[in-house]
This record gives sequence, C-alpha cells and structure tokens, in this order.
Amino acid sequence: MLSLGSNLGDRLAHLRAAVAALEPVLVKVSGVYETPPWGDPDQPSYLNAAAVVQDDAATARDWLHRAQAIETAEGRVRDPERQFGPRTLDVDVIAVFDAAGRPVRSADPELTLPHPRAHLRAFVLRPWADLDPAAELPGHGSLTALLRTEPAASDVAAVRARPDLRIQSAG
Ligand SMILES: Nc1ncnc2c1ncn2[C@@H]1O[C@H](COP(=O)(O)OP(=O)(O)OP(=O)(O)O)[C@@H](O)[C@H]1O
Ligand SMILES: Nc1nc2c(c(=O)[nH]1)N=C(CO)CN2
Repeated sequence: MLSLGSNLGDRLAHLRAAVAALEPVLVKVSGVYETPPWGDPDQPSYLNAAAVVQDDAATARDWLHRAQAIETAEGRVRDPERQFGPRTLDVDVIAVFDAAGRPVRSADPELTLPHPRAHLRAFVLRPWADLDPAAELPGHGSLTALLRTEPAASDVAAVRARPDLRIQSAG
C-alpha cells in the first residue's frame, strides 16, 4: 500500500502524475482527501490518497525506489531542516505483503516496514480504510479500530473527502 500526499503547487496534478506513473501496477486508488498538516503545522493543507499496487516481481526496496523516482519527477525538494515540511509530492511505502499475503517487515531506517508512523496518521488510515475496510496495518490491527484509537479524534474529524477532485476520470 502506498500513501500519496501533496501540499505544494497544483496538488491534484501531482497526485494524478503519481497515479499515472503507477498505472501499470495499480490495483485501485482511493478518493482524494483534504487533510490538515500532520507533524509540522505551519504549512498548507494536504491532498492525500491511498493506492494499492501489485507486482509479484517487485521487492519492498523496488517499491521504495519507485516511490522516490516518482517524487523526484514531481519536483520534490528535500529540506533537511524540516522532516515533516511541505512538499510537491510524498509517496510513502506503508505496508508490503508477500505472495502468500504475509507482511514484509523491515527495521532498516532506509526502509522501515510497516511505515513507522502510519498508525498515527488519519491521512493514511482513512483513505486506505475506504479502499479496503477489512485491512489491517501489520502489527497494529484493523484500520477501523486504529481510526477510533490512535490518531487524535480531532485529526480524524478533520480529514475531509473531496469528491469534487478526481484522480482518475470515471469509466
Ligand atoms: N516505509 C517507508 N516509506 C518511505 N520512506 C521510508 C520508509 N522507511 C524509511 N524511509 C526512509 O525515509 C527517508 C525520508 O523519507 P521522506 O523524506 O519521504 O520522509 P518524510 O515524508 O519527511 O517523513 P515520513 O516518512 O514520516 O512520511 C527516505 O530517505 C527513506 O529511505
Ligand atoms: N496531512 C498530511 N500531513 C503530512 C503529510 C501528508 O501527506 N499529509 N506528509 C508528511 C510527510 O512526512 C508530513 N505531514
């Protein structure tokens, strides 16, 4: 599962570009959500979405490299002083499952799986739960239970569906 986020420039265009780049491996993409900035409040609100992708030949590290290549193509500039600062496009690898459906785990700081902050982020859990209401974040339980207990209730309430913004055209 990949999480997509943008809060600089044409936010919807950045999300669309990410999904277009993932198109060959895309299983499904959520609707678009407007979300308050998490972790660093002094920045514009984000558009977020979740994408389920599948490629049986890809390793977890391949997904990280694909995610980073897509961020770079959308002009992502890293500010080492601001870990959770604004960006044209953020593509995070949230969870990877092997061919048998078992979660891949990694404690490597270059690729930590599941993503170490996903359980705290309504902007990740809400779009993913819409795509797959029965899904579990490995090590943390069901998305719907997490949404009731982990992120601040005010954060969950502040995540707003934007049905007026479509990543993919209908049909
Ligand atoms: N599951 C993961 N998904 C994406 N990047 C990861 C993951 N685990 C570790 N990383 C590492 O995190 C580093 C910083 O990534 P990035 O700049 O996207 O972080 P961030 O978006 O600011 O914060 P966050 O990871 O909390 O969303 C990357 O260089 C990458 O190697
Ligand atoms: N709402 C929201 N907040 C964030 C996001 C994001 O995608 N959405 N990404 C971040 C990167 O670390 C930091 N904060």
